[in-house]
Amino acid sequence: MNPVLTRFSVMSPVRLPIISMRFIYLEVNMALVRKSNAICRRVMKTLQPLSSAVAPSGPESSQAQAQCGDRQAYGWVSSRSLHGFKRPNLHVIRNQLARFEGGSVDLEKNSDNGIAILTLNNPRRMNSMTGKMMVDMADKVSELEEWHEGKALIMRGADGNLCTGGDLTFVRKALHYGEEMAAYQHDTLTRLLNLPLISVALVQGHTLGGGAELSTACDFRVMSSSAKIGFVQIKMGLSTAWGAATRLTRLLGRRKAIDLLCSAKILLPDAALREGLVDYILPRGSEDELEETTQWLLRNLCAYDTNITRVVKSLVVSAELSMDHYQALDAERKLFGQTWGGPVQRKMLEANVKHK
Ligand SMILES: C[C@@H](C(=O)O)C(=O)SCCNC(=O)CCNC(=O)[C@H](O)C(C)(C)COP(=O)(O)OP(=O)(O)OC[C@H]1O[C@@H](n2cnc3c(N)ncnc32)[C@H](O)[C@@H]1OP(=O)(O)O
Repeated sequence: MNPVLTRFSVMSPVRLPIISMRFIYLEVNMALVRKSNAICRRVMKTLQPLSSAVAPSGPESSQAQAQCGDRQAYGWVSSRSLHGFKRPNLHVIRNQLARFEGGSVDLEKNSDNGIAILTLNNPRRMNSMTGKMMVDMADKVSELEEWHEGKALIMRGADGNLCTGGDLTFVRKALHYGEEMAAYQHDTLTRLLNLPLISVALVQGHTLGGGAELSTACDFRVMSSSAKIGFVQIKMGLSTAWGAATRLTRLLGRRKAIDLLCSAKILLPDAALREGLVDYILPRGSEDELEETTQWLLRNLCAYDTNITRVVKSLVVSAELSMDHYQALDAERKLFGQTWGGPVQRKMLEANVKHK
């Protein structure tokens, strides 16, 4: 049983209306972080047989290490020595990734409208991600986890492209470090997806490979009428590095996920909308697509009370993570019980709102 829910269930009904909404969503978020860590651990466990297949132990292991002289040249901790991998040490991986300089990931939080903008900034290389950018992104997600006034997040790339995946200069130097990079990105992107903020990826220009993967770590995708999106990894001899197979299957179901991942097709906006991969196409000729996306968010998803919006988002995450219909309904009922009769509902009842 979720400790948050146990705690709520023993409270006297008389005290419930005076519990602050902030307390509720903080508690829910903490429980979700614990849960997402548990999920990451499960993912790592699944990876293990694959790791041991490529990581010989015993006499072969020293031979394998010797073949990897270039690892030492880059000062890497040997990938294979991390292959115990039950609990990847994200701190060690972080230090290794940070050595691959280039670009940045920047965050602006607007407390007036409650919307934060996360910008991938490596425009000379179409915002493809270096190791340093991965570390930056993890830090910005941590900052957002502490931003209690926020309602929503837009992820975008600088200068008209969202992202074209891994920065190939970085990729070429990090070929021995795939599982570690994936573990790091899985942690960051799971935390991003589970933020109590409604998240939107602004799909512009080329959104390819890992860039398309990043877009699936948001709740919604808004697409520029001139953009292209495609999971081209299979063409590069890769499966998805940053968790998109898992997220895409949840998002679109098995058939469409297999189709997009195995065909490597690059979709134009109409096709992406038809497939259900994107949610809205920006009007052709928009002068400021970021502003259009902000307005779309404010109009459609951010019109109501910040705390309740955050609680609702957390509930949806909890429902998805628990994957147990009854447990999800239990959480929904108990948290609903806290909003019912609370200050916001009372205010709205007094205002006698008509939903015309
Ligand atoms: C992590 C992994 C995964 O998810 O599993 C992946 O992401 S695998 C997927 C990795 N991504 C890719 O393979 C994308 C490779 N790039 C491309 O296909 C192409 O660049 C397009 C994105 C279609 C754009 O072609 P277009 O002809 O319009 O422009 P361009 O090729 O001149 O690109 C402009 C500049 O951006 C650079 N550039 C673009 N994408 C890059 C990338 N991922 N890494 C490093 N540099 C990149 C180009 O080299 C070029 O730099 P210069 O002007 O200096 O030459």
